[in-house]
Amino acid sequence: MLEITNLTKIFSPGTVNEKLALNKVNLSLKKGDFVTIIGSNGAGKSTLMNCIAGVHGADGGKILLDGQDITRLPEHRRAKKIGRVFQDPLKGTAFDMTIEENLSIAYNKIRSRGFQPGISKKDRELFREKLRLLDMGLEDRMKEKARLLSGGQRQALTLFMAVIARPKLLLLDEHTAALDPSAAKKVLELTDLFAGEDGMCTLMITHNMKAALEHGNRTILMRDGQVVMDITGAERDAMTVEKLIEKFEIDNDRMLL
Ligand SMILES: Nc1ncnc2c1ncn2[C@@H]1O[C@H](COP(=O)(O)OP(=O)(O)OP(=O)(O)O)[C@@H](O)[C@H]1O
Repeated sequence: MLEITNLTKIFSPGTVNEKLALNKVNLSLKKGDFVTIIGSNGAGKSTLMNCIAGVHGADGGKILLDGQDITRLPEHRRAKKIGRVFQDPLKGTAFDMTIEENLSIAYNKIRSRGFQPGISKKDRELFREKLRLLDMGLEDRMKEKARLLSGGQRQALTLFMAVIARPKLLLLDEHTAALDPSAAKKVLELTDLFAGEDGMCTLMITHNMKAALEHGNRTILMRDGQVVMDITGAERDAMTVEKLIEKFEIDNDRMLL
């Protein structure tokens, strides 16, 4: 589903600030894979996501998504196939639009007709039915502005908006890091619920190593722009945070959160 080969990204090439952020990264995801990504600050995790999403152009290598070479596609042309949720709950939803308007914009991404003014009764019913899954009472608040929602509710809505258009790939960049523990737990539960739907692949960056081992089916560790660990199955089941710290000499306090 996602095939990354020798992906390389160099920031500020030829200057004193030159930084090799991705050093020939190889990563292959099967349909339905849910991969958690850990690594210390500056390891290249966000750069990897930004290169996949098209925020940054690659300086080398290739990215294939769902059989299509997207390496040189502009960001907006990848958006149909890629859903994203960032750390900041304020980033994913339009502040002054209602919950249903936000959902409508996200949903219209998959329609060839593009943005439709107004929301049909059928769509509204679908949104209500789906919002019920979030178990936050949002199905009864669809005409309220998104700005009235708590951080956790907004992030749940953002996650929902990212998957409603049925992307092939979902990119989560520390999407629970800014939430209080109970909201983070809820959003992670929803992530588990949505990940793998219709064979969608999920990549989730987290600094919480415990969460990295508990969610998804595979964990990778990045260091200096490379994937230095890639575990799944029994090997991952047997892995603990303590073993990870010992084996990879992880000394970054932020990763122990
Ligand atoms: N737009 C940019 N311009 C220049 N350098 C950048 C840019 N974005 C990232 N870098 C550098 O590339 C390296 C990788 O950064 P990246 O943000 O991918 O790390 P990360 O693993 O996501 O770290 P963190 O956990 O701190 O978010 C870092 O040295 C960073 O300073």
